[in-house]
Amino acid sequence: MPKVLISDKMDPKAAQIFRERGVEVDEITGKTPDELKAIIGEYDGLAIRSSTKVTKDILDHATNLKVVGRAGIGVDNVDIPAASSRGVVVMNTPFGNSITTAEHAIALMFALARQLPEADASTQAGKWEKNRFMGVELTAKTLGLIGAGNIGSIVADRARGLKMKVVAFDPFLTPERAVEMGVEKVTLDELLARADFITLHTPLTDQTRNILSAEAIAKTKKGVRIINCARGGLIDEAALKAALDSGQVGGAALDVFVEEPAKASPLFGTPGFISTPHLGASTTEAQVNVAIQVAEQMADYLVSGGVTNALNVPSLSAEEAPKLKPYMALAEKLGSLVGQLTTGAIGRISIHTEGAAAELNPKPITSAVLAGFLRNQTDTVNMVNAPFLAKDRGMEVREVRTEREGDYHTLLRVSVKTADGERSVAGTLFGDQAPRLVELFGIKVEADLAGDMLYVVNDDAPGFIGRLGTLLGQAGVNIGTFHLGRRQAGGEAVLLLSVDEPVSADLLAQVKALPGVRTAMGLAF
Ligand SMILES: NC(=O)c1ccc[n+]([C@@H]2O[C@H](COP(=O)([O-])OP(=O)(O)OC[C@H]3O[C@@H](n4cnc5c(N)ncnc54)[C@H](O)[C@@H]3O)[C@@H](O)[C@H]2O)c1
Ligand SMILES: O=C(O)CC[C@@H](O)C(=O)O
Repeated sequence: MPKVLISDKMDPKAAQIFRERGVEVDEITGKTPDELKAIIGEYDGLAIRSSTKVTKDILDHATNLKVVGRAGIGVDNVDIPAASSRGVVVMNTPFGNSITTAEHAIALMFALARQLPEADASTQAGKWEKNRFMGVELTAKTLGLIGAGNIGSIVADRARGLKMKVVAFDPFLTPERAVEMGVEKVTLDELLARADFITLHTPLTDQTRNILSAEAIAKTKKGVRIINCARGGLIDEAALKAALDSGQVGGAALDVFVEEPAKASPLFGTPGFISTPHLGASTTEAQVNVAIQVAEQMADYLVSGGVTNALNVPSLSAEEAPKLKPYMALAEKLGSLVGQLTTGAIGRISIHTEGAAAELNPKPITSAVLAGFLRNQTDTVNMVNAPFLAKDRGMEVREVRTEREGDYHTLLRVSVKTADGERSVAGTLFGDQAPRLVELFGIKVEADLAGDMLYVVNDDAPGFIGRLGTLLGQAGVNIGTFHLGRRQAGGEAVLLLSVDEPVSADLLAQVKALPGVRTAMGLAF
């Protein structure tokens, strides 16, 4: 039974779903990195929010880990390249807390417009400073949206409901989508010049870090109010402090900080500054949503191989998974066969699906071929890291689909381009389930690729099979299955034998010494 650790505070629905889906679950929160390292080796899955930092060091100790699930959107607390290279799937829940976070941005916009936190503190201090707290209306004001994705578009919708004009800067926003959202797509400079309120909804990337820098803030309307419910680091905090002090910025509300937890900041206590401790996603509804989603996604993956919302591997629905499973087994075997039979650098690998296979999602099939192929070179490869490893090794990966059926109702062909030219193997599924090799380097040969095998290429001549059988028998090697193919009578022939134990180097040398043998090698599947 797969075992999952929930290492951050999460709605109890997550643990309940894991148990219902046949996944054992421990909830252990608040561990230090060293404490987590000591226990992580026991788990197949790790469910987190933002507190647990899934570093390379943690992943190096996570010897059984198959999946990290983030109950939320941002995955900046997960070292995704390190997870990919260890073959760990990283998934998030991209929509579960979007409405809640958008509402938090709107709440902070109202709080800034009417100075609610200061007014509250002053009133409760018995001051009744009615004249101190003059606010501004939102109606007819311009809201500048930086980032118009899931959360940004909900904020835009709510702001339009408040009768605000919304201008958006997002290089990836299409004109059609801008029209659909009812926003005006503008450049960053135009937004800075026109907005009365600015709200940020982008991820933190090299392009967005300090997108509100001192220089950008200097281009804003005097008295602009700024909200950040996305990620710390999008605003230069020192520049913001200076702009609040000078009055260039009339108010700022931050839910997120460069350093979190933000226990001290020059911004704290600055008039017009409001802060919340990364509460954007903190509503009962959002936490239930993300807990349910993350548990369902992780359980799907651990129990049936379904992949949803993964950031480092193609999606595969739980319905698709059983259909693809036999193809992935076939793909891995064909990849492994080609990997074992080819030597030297591979410039290109092509994965060709034909007939029924061409109707399937090709990505998981490709990953399985690459995993099988590369297993010969490294034993840390799996479906997740195989495409990355192939890229690292400079392999070009091609996918070709032919919907029309050929000799077989469904066929998968793997071809590699080596210094000696293009070589390919092909396989099918018998009864839509059982993987079967049907062609090896242009020779028709039917074989089940399983266990230890002996591969022999020889001159097709009478008596050869008898001599080989005698040799194996004398060496005490039992033959399980025997598959034979030839290019033409008297030409090159191929033998694939399944044997009950690996063929020793000594026996292999004797096979190679038999008259007519061109090559021989032991294979393992
Ligand atoms: N405060 C919280 O608790 C909380 C909760 C949820 C999400 N978030 C954060 O909110 C942010 C937005 O989340 P989302 O779900 O809307 O993400 P999203 O991916 O749907 O949208 C992000 C948008 O940013 C745009 N973008 C990317 N680079 C840009 C650039 N250089 N300039 C302008 N726009 C750019 C993208 O095109 C996209 O439209 C993320 O950083 C997420 O981690 C915070
Ligand atoms: O889990 C949280 O409380 C914050 C989540 C938020 O930052 C996110 O990116 O989804």
